[in-house]
Parts: sequence; C-alpha cells; structure tokens
Amino acid sequence: MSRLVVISNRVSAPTGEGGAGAQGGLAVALGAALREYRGLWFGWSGHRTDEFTGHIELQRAHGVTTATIDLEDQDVDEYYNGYANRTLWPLFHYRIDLAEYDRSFDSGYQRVNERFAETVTPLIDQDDLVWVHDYHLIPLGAELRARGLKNRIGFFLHIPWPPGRLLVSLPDHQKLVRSLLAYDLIGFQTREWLEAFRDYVVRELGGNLDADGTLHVGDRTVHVAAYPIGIDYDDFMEASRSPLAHQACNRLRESAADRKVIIGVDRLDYSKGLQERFTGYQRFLENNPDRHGELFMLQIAPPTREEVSTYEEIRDNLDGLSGRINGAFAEIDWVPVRYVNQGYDRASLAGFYRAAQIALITPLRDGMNLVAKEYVAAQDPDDPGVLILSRFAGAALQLKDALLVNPYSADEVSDAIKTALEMPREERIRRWRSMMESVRDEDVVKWRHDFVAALEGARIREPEPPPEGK
Ligand SMILES: O=P(O)(O)OC[C@H]1O[C@H](O[C@H]2O[C@H](CO)[C@@H](O)[C@H](O)[C@H]2O)[C@H](O)[C@@H](O)[C@@H]1O
Ligand SMILES: O=c1ccn([C@@H]2O[C@H](COP(=O)(O)OP(=O)(O)O)[C@@H](O)[C@H]2O)c(=O)[nH]1
Repeated sequence: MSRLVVISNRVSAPTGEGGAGAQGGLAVALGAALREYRGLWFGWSGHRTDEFTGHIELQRAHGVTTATIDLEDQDVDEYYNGYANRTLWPLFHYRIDLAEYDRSFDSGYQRVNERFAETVTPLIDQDDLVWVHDYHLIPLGAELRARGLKNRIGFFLHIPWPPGRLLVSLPDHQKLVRSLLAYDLIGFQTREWLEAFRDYVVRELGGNLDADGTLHVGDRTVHVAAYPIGIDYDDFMEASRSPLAHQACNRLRESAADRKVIIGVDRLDYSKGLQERFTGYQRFLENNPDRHGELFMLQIAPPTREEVSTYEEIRDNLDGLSGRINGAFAEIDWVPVRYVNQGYDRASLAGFYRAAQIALITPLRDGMNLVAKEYVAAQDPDDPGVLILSRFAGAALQLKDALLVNPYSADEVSDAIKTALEMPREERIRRWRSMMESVRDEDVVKWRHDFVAALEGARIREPEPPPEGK
C-alpha cells in the first residue's frame, strides 16, 4: 500500500479521545483518514513568523506524522484571510456580494502555494499518493508538477463549487480552474457541484466529457467524481459513550429542567445561516405563545476567521439579535436563547446532542455539514431527536429523512420546529433509523477508501520526454 501524503491548509495533531474543540470538519475528517494510513499530513501550523524560512516542524501523535510550516504576516493576510476567505469562500458559497477582489490577495495566494510546493516536495517519495485539500490550495498540484512530481495527485474540494455564471465574476477564473487540471482526480462533496464543475470546463475551457465522467481538456485527462464526506463513525460512537459525554449530557439535562432543547453547533460563519436561524426561531416564538417556557434554543458558535471583517460583523449582529429575542420574550424563570461563543471537544458535543430533542442546522450553503451527521449518531435509538436541516447543505442529499427546510424562510423554520415538537415517537424512530444507516455506512472510512482507491486507479504519468535537441 502506498503511503498517503495529505496536504491541507489546516493541520491539527490528532488528540486521541474526543478530539480538540472547534477545529472544523476538515481537520476532524483528515485526522481520522490518516490514522489508518499512518501517513504524512503537511500544512500551515496556524502560527506566524517574522520571515518565512521554510522550517518544517515534525510531530508524531497517534500514528500520524504532521509536518507544519509557519507563514509570514503578509502571507496570512493575503492568502488565508485574503484570497481564501475574502474571495473564494464567499464566492463558492454563492455570496458574490461579499467577495472581495484584490490583486495583492491573488499574488499572496500564488506565493503561498509555491511555498507549500517548495517545502513539501522533498518530503514526497516516488510511490506516495498525494492528496491535496480544499480551496486554499487549488494551484498546488500545478506547482508540484512544475517541480517534477510524477506521483498520482488528487484534490478534494470540501466546499460547494459555484455555478459558472457566478464563477465568471472572479478575475482570472480560467487560470484558477486550469490549474486544477494538473490533478489526476478531483473530488466534490455532491453531484450538484460535480456537475457545475464539469459544465464550466466544457463551456469555458472547451473540455470534453466521456460517458464514464472523465474530462479531457487539451492533452490533459482528469477523473472527476462526487465523494460525500462522513463522520468518523466508530471514533464518534466511542466518544459518545465516554464519561465526558455522559457528564455533558447530564449537565445540559439538569440545567434544562424538563424543558426541550433545540441545539445548533456551528463556527460563527455567515454561511451557516445563524441570523436567519435566530429569526426563524423568533417567528416560532411569535406564532406559538403557548409554547413559551417549554423549550429553549442552545446555539454553540465558536468564533472563526476573526481577522476578516465580515466575520466581525456577523458576531456583532448575532449578539444584538440574541439579546433582542431574549429581551422580547424572556421571563424571570425562562430565557429563550442560550448563545455560547466557545468551542467544545467532540465528546462533550456528543453529550449535548443527546440531551437535545431537536437540532436546528440551517446553513445557507454548506459543503457537507458534519454536525448534522454527528447529531444523528448521538441519538438514543429508543427516543431519538428530530433533525431540522437546510436543503442547501451537502448533507441534505443523504439525510433525506430530516425535516428539510429553506433556511431563508422564517416561516418554514418556524413550522419545522412545531412539527418536530409534535412528531410522534414512531415517526422519529423511523426517520432516525433511515438517517443512521447513511451516517454509519457512508462514514469517513468509506470516503477515504473510495477516494484513495480511485486515485490509485488513476494513470501513472509517463516521464516527460527530454526537451528537444537533448
Ligand atoms: O480552517 P478554518 O478556516 O478554521 O475553517 C474550518 C473548515 O471549514 C470548512 O469546512 C468544510 O469541510 C467540512 C468537511 O468536509 C464540510 O463538512 C463543511 O461543510 C465545509 O465547510 C473548510 O472547507 C475547511 O477547509 C476548514 O478547515
Ligand atoms: O465547538 C465545536 C464546534 C464544532 N466542532 C466540530 O467541528 C466540526 C464542524 O464540521 P462541519 O462539517 O459541520 O462544519 P465546518 O466547520 O467544517 O464548516 C464537527 O466535527 C464538530 O464536531 C467541535 O469539535 N467543537
């Protein structure tokens, strides 16, 4: 079996039981993916340095070797806060109103991708499979090829791929997409985004599509497919049986004092639809005065990407909105919203999910949303809770027995909360069983196996002929 070299912007040393809090789904999933392969995980340390040196910090923990580099201030500002999170993230989440275009972001993004390529190339052996992740590193494959790498290299996009009519608003969109053609395999979370990518390549780059889904553009052949990511099922189930999970579950139940709990767990990101969710809950409280005091909403929302101004704004807006809802509806012995800006480890989250009768997960657009799958996995089979899920999350394509809602519609969210509260136990069990089957069977192990098997099957590149005249 070839060694797996995983490259992503965010690297998080696997922590063993429970997992560290608030690191996002990519880090959680890749930690799990690498444990089996005992591979190498390369990326940014998350730290800044005065001057980029290319020094690699190596660490071994729980069977995974991580290799990280520090980046300069300018790199972080232009590449991570800039092109990745001010330009690509909003654009790929269909928010062209929030996307910022700045030439310095563009050059910083390219520079950091070159730095990644330069630093990681000496760590890669001839037989390694190389797997690059996410929108931070789209040009990395081309940079690795430029340094002579002939290995099979795959790319997986964790976020949506936007429709062509939105993508063309990106200056130099063709250059960015062409750089993806250096990979042998490109994976997306869902068929919708796979199709949007293929359409773009056919229309804008004159590509041809084979019946088996292979794309040909000029002399390049690229395999493209959808591989929906899942949770680390076995690990999560173990965490959910741990003393930490039991303590967390009891703590929430005791403090709820027989009230029903509606839970949401999301990074504090505008793509997660938190403002719209709060408004939907507010609509429910307005429409159902008889239910006040019977339930409350617990929103766990650890801050993220705090140096990007849109993220500061959403924090201010939510502080205001949660305060207004509580101001309008609270009574001396009841507060309708518990809004918590801190992250928790996965075992504690598992306990909170179990204590909650409803999960309200309503992103406006989301690559997958692993929290939705974790909520399902944490339920009591004899008395499961109800998942209310946005139809615009990748997870909605698998979790069809959730109550699927349009997150922009406060009325739909409000109605779904009412339906969930009134749902008979038999129906909750039937829906939960069907969702649990998908969560268990389409887990992170299957995701990794399917992607790696397809990458292994991709053609090895022939050595390039020597330049003419030599
Ligand atoms: O690394 P950050 O900037 O702190 O952000 C955290 C991660 O957010 C995004 O996660 C995505 O990947 C999940 C797993 O595939 C998926 O379920 C979710 O829908 C996506 O939003 C981002 O794509 C990652 O690169 C970040 O690490
Ligand atoms: O306080 C928190 C909040 C979230 N998470 C984890 O972060 C991941 C979030 O992944 P998801 O795909 O839902 O969204 P992302 O943040 O990657 O966009 C899930 O595994 C959560 O359990 C966590 O460990 N602690």
